[in-house]
Amino acid sequence: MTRSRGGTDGTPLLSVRDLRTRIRTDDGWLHAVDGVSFDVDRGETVCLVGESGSGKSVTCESLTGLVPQPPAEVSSDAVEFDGESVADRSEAELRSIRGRRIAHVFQNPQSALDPVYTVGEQVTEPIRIHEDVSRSTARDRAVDLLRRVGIPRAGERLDSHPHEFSGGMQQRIAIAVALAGDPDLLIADEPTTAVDVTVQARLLDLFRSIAGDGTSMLLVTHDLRVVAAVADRVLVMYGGTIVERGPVEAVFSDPSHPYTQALFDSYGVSDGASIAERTARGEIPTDGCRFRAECPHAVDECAGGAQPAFRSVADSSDHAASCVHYGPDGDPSAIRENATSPMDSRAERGAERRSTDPAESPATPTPDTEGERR
Ligand SMILES: Nc1ncnc2c1ncn2[C@@H]1O[C@H](COP(=O)(O)OP(=O)(O)OP(=O)(O)O)[C@@H](O)[C@H]1O
Ligand code: NI
Repeated sequence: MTRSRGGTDGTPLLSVRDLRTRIRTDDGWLHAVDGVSFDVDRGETVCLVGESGSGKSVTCESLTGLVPQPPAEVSSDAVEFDGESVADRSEAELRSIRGRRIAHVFQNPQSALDPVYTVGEQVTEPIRIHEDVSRSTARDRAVDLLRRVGIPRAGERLDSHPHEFSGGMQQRIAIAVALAGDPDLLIADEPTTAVDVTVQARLLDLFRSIAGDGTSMLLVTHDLRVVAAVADRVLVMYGGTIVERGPVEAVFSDPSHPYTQALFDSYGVSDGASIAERTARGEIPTDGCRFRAECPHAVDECAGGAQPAFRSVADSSDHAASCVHYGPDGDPSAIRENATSPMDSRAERGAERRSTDPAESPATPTPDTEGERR
């Protein structure tokens, strides 16, 4: 296969066009992912946000053949990774790509770690597959990596089994395993959900450092602090479709799709850290704008056909919403006046003020892990 794309010319590392995943259920086909398109550029961190059931996990799992087919059926116009199509690869080829070039981290570390093998064996294996190094070199690398993800006394603990670690430690070990093969793209699906607040803060710090190293990331999270801290761009999902996309500063300061506004509003009123509690009210339409049944601004044009075309909002060309009100005949002024930043609603609740630089802004203590980093 010819390679037309170099490493630094600004072309996307991952390019997804019209991804559709439907799942056969007792009640018929469920359109879990219904025409999703996005890019992840080299070195970029893209966060996928949206309420429970919106299709975030199925999107991630569909990219590298992790959704079981059947009951699912995955189709797309294109899924390209590093300039080559991965949409039509065999299961064996996908497994090889998954191990080496695209690594996944899931919410539940138990699913990633094998209880039978020691932590050292599990971190060392991808290193040895990836780089043809001796056992002792691979062990040294494993210790470095475990230190970097914040496992204290990593050298002494290589021969421990996963169950000897806390849940938060297991999640960090799972991230170390994912990073061990030096992937180009890390796909992390709610990696901070199953751990306590202190560990979340440490993981946040870790993800920032991974992003700083130039690893591309596609991150699913309910925690908007994580998004503010690590994202370059944000994709907002509802009902199997992306409804808004843009640079994190633009989407957070000027949420433009009525769903994004509703989602961000729900962030300020719960425990402040999660949008997981928001769920769709009632049946979600399967054509036109999926959000119209709940939308305070719905009009007749929102129904029928494909989802509304993406339109630039304000003057930023890469901040766009799939909403008829931003079209040539629309008038978004009534929508825009409702917009409040999720970071503003935190500020109102007495949390830390939002900084203009998202990398500086999270209301999260930064743990002192500097000494453990390499
Ligand atoms: N194996 C499956 N069989 C049937 N339905 C499924 C299956 N996997 C996912 N779904 C459905 O597909 C839809 C999208 O699910 P998905 O897990 O992608 O949501 P999500 O956005 O990741 O939600 P959460 O935030 O809760 O993780 C949901 O309605 C879900 O119930
Ligand atoms: Ni999910």
